[in-house]
Amino acid sequence: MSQQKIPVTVLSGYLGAGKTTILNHVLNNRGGLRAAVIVNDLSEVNIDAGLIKDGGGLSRTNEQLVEMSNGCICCTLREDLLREVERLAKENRFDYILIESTGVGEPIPVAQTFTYIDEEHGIDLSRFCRLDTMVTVVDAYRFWHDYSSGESLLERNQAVGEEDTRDVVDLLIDQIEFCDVLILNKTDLVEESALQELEQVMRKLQPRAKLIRTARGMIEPHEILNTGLFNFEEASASAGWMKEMQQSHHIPETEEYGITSFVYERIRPFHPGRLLDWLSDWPAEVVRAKGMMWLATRNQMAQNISQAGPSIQFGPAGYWIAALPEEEQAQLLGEDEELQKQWDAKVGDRINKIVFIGIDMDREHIVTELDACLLTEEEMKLDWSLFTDDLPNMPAEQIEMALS
Ligand SMILES: Nc1nc2c(ncn2[C@@H]2O[C@H](COP(=O)(O)OP(=O)(O)OP(=O)(O)O)[C@@H](O)[C@H]2O)c(=O)[nH]1
Repeated sequence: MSQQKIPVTVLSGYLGAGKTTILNHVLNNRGGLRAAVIVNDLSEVNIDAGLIKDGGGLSRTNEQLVEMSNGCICCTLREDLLREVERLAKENRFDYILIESTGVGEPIPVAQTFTYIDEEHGIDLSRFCRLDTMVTVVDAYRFWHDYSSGESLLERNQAVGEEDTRDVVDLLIDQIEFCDVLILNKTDLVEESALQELEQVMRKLQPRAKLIRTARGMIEPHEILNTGLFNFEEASASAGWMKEMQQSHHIPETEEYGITSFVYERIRPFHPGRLLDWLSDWPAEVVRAKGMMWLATRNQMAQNISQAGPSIQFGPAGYWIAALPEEEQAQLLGEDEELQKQWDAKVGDRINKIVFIGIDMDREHIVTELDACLLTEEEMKLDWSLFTDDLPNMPAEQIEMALS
């Protein structure tokens, strides 16, 4: 007899956003469906599990709460997650599995656990269950505070380990940019106009997800259970900046709150010194920027830029195709129509292409300033390798910016 695949919902969201509150509300209103719940806590004592036991009413014997503590299911406890989900699914007595991730967990590795066959342990979760909904909970009250804090998880004593150098804002943006349902919780603490603005910003950052407002986690369970919304490819390409990059998908502006986006595009390299000065004095009204840069001093390597709030990461992304041996170039070009269209006769795929999303951005000013960072006609004729280059040279290294 073939077994029905169990739908799995994963709740992500920064510490204190309201994941446990939402989970409890859903469990208390689940209308008799049988749930298996997995809660993950970084600390040794799984506080959330206690709260769910007390508040969620998971007392009946045909339901189950699995506690996973002392690690994170997106990294150190990934194998444990695989085994637990496999075990629960094989019991064949649950209508769905609900997972509460830690507040510092990344959603993509958790989603991958369900979509890829784990060769090492020989576990293929897609045989028993299907990832149904990736939910990200955002604390509407604390969002701007956390987004602009400039603090790292280490500084807040929330890091997974000493080597965890992530900024709070980078985690927030990763969680927002990869989800099917985005819950703006704690709306009781925020005024209507501020909420509307925040909603518009979320729409820009994550145009695909269903946006839901909640106060005290009160959500209709069907909004996050068995929705059928998850799709790995779509979720991976759902970030607002990606949609904006593909010009045909320009997201309509929401003039009311001054939330806009645009793409800066130039086929001329940046001067490393002037670019570093500009990056270090980043325009505060830009909420999110992402793209590729062409740096005169690194003519062979595309540079990646990713900014969220006060965090700017910059560094080599990989070789320009135009820098590869001709045979390889020809092969890649032959396979890719998009690439052929963009290909420049002189410089190939080298380009500066950056998406900016912001509130009350002065587009003209930003463009003028960036244009001034490009090589001048005179500089174009010089030996580019002689320019001083103090920009970070490791993948995704941080740039110190002046915080106004
Ligand atoms: N005012 C208000 N408080 C809320 C709301 N939702 C949750 N809270 C409170 O916020 C605090 C954190 O909520 P939790 O549900 O524990 O948040 P969490 O995301 O599970 O937190 P971690 O497990 O630490 O990541 C608790 O004190 C909740 O009672 C809300 O909508 N409004």
